[in-house]
Amino acid sequence: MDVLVTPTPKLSGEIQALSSKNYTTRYLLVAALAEGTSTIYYPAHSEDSDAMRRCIRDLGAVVEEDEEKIVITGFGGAPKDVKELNVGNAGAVLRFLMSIAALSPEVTFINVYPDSLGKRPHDDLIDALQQMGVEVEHREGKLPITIRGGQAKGGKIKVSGSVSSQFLSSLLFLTPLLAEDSEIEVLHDLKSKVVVGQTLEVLEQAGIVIHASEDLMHYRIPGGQTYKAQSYTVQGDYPGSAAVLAAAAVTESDVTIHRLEEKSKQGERAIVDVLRMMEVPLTHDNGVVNVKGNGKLKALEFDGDAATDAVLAMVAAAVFAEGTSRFYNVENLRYKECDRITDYLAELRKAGARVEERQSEIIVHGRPEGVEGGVDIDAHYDHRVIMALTVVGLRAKAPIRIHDAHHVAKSYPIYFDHLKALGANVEWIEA
Ligand SMILES: O=C(O)C1=C[C@@H](OP(=O)(O)O)[C@@H](O)[C@H](O)C1
Ligand SMILES: C=C(OP(=O)(O)O)C(=O)O
Repeated sequence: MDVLVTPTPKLSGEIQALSSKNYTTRYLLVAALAEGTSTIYYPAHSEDSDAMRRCIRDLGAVVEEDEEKIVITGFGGAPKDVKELNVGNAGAVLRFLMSIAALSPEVTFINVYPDSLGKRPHDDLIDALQQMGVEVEHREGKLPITIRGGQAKGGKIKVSGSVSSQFLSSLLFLTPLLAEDSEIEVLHDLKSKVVVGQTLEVLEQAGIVIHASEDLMHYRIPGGQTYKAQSYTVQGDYPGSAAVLAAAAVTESDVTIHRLEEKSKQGERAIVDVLRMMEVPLTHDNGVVNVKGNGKLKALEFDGDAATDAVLAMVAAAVFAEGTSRFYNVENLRYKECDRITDYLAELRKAGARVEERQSEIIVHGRPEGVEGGVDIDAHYDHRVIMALTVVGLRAKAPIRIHDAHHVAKSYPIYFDHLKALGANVEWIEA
């Protein structure tokens, strides 16, 4: 399905933020690794969270759900013996479960998105698992991947953090279950470091003890631990909400989003500070963000690594800012659902944006007068490209058509419903 985005000068109304994808995948996993029954209130409903739900069920967790919650009886440290797992297009789900698969004799992760997840590298995690005595069969670090575990051992483990934080998070979920104590040393730079804070927070809630150095580069993990069954409540999602806030920032607007905690560990809450620095009128109190956009924005420079999943939305806002913006330290955007630098900028350019790329930077020469639009956009299988290009389309001079916009469901299936509720002119059309 495609979406036609027709220029919309004004947005107004209130929405509830959807539930956090990153917390939902983590809570589902720690509930599955516990031996008793856990309850997760307000879980996210999206393709990625569905992928985790499906896989933990395949691995032996009992999952029951109603409108408001999911109740999970876990399999503890002993997953059911399965041959294959299908993680859809979800990078975090694949990487977290690659370690958990080391508790099973043999599991193959199949390749159902060859042009998206199928192109992403997992070598650094494969290397760490091999250090632990796990046999891994792979195609140059990519899917399909077969893990032969059963004899995974703790001890000293080194993992590179220069491509993704998900490899480290993955090892942090597995090592407490091993008989031996473990020590993890992160090599090189740790990208998306703030997301590791979410992993540590969830592990602590699940009763797991991890001794982390202040810089998050060294860990001591006692072995022989068990995950406790608990009740969890999922907070609102900043990465998805960042796109809606960017849409409000580039239009004349009065838009309110509820359920966005000021003190959240989600780095993407920086969208609020970034829009403030761009001089967008907004308030953020008691978990409620209100943007009263006047269409005027100022350029800024920003270290995007702290807010990796909100950078595309920030760039979309910068397309209409006065001056030149620079988003630096964002090289790992190249290893996501698509190359979020080269592929994303190619689509922005089609719509009329003036953008330049460096290996680890996005430079945006703002066009406050608006962009031409009137073009067809390729989604590159990427929900965040779809959301960000929609923001640009709302302030273009002619409609844009986003092809395969249904991939927005990876994280935010009701994105277009939410935008419509705020008055945006967005329509699904048959491809
Ligand atoms: O751990 C997680 O849940 C995630 C980590 C981040 O990936 P990287 O560490 O690869 O940047 C982020 O982009 C992704 O959406 C979710
Ligand atoms: C990169 C993302 O997810 P993942 O790495 O889990 O596929 C994302 O949600 O933007």
